[in-house]
Amino acid sequence: MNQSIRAAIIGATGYGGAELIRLLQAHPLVHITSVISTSNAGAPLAEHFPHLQEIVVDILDVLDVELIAGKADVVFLATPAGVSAELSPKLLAAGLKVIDISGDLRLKSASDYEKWYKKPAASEEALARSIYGLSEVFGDEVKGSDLIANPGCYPTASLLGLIPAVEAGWIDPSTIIIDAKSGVSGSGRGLSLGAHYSEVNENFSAYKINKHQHIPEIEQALSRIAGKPVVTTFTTHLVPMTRGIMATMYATLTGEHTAEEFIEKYRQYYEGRKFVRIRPLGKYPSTKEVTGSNYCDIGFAVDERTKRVTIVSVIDNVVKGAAGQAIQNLNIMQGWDETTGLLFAPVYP
Ligand SMILES: NC(=O)C1=CN([C@@H]2O[C@H](COP(=O)(O)OP(=O)(O)OC[C@H]3O[C@@H](n4cnc5c(N)ncnc54)[C@H](OP(=O)(O)O)[C@@H]3O)[C@@H](O)[C@H]2O)C=CC1
Ligand SMILES: CC(=O)N[C@@H](CCC(=O)OP(=O)(O)O)C(=O)O
Repeated sequence: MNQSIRAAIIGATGYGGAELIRLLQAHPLVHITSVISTSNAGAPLAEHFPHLQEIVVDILDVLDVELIAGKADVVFLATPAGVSAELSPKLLAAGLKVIDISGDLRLKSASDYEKWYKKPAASEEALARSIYGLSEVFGDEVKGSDLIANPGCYPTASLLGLIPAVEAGWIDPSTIIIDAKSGVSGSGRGLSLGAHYSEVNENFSAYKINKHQHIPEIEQALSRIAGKPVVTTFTTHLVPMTRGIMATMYATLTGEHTAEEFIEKYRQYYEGRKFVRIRPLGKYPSTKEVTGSNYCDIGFAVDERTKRVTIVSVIDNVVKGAAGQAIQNLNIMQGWDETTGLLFAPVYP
């Protein structure tokens, strides 16, 4: 059924919100009816984002659940941690479908959320109801759901690169190390010392070592696939670029698998899923090769000396890591082709 629907975006003055607007305005089955701001309601969106001038409904709406329910069928939340935990139950009660790109509804354990996010968790009911929307892996659960916890940017790149090998039992999950790097847009539009030009430019730094909020999210999904608890070493780095994530991952092989076999296994696993592209032998993706797109590109190397596989996975953090995957999940929820409105090539150079 290809009936079009109306969408509202909360957090429209942030990077995730702006990217949702950019992508949804070109979606053939979605009509943006409300762009919402808590701090600038009544002002033109173009005051914040001149690049969106004359592209969508321009005046920012107040955040009012009844108002949204009167205008929209689905709501995207591109808001900081803590907002969706409070707001999602109210939006659902008003009959709206909810797609949350924050981390509020991803962890099934409320105590894990409180430990890693240092905020009160969403209700047990909301946590139980939300579906973890890693589209290519849990798409069957997304279908027909009305509450999606869109995966984090780092977990999307990492999990798409690891899950087929873990599911096949080809790597020992207890040996996984994820070395991840992100562009600065991953930290949002708000000003902070760490995102300051002179702090980031010509610099490369590690942050939140062993404390990153995406660690329990990655472990939750890997444990589910492995059928036993999995813990990982996960280190994030800030790179002087605007968009992009690269996760370089290492794990010990359980048997004698070659890089060619990994390539074949992953091609089979992602068969028919257009947004995961597996590179040929000896070729490794770079972030620019997915910039502005919903693709996740993955390459493999096997070291016969160390008996370890290296998996390189790249995404655009704002697209496949946020707005793009959120729209892919909307497509799946609605029973539309998952690529609807998203099948455009990366921007290069
Ligand atoms: N940037 C990225 O690459 C990714 C981000 N995410 C997650 O998506 C969410 C949004 O990220 P991003 O767009 O980068 O962040 P930004 O800081 O760029 O934007 C967040 C927006 O949320 C709005 N907001 C702030 N407080 C509230 C509130 N109490 N109620 C409603 N809205 C509020 C603000 O708009 P206003 O003041 O106008 O209301 C602001 O523009 C975050 O949870 C982030 O962790 C997930 C994956 C990737
Ligand atoms: C570069 C950078 O700072 N990135 C952010 C990604 C934040 C994010 O996406 O947070 P949630 O998924 O938890 O909502 C970080 O590392 O915290």
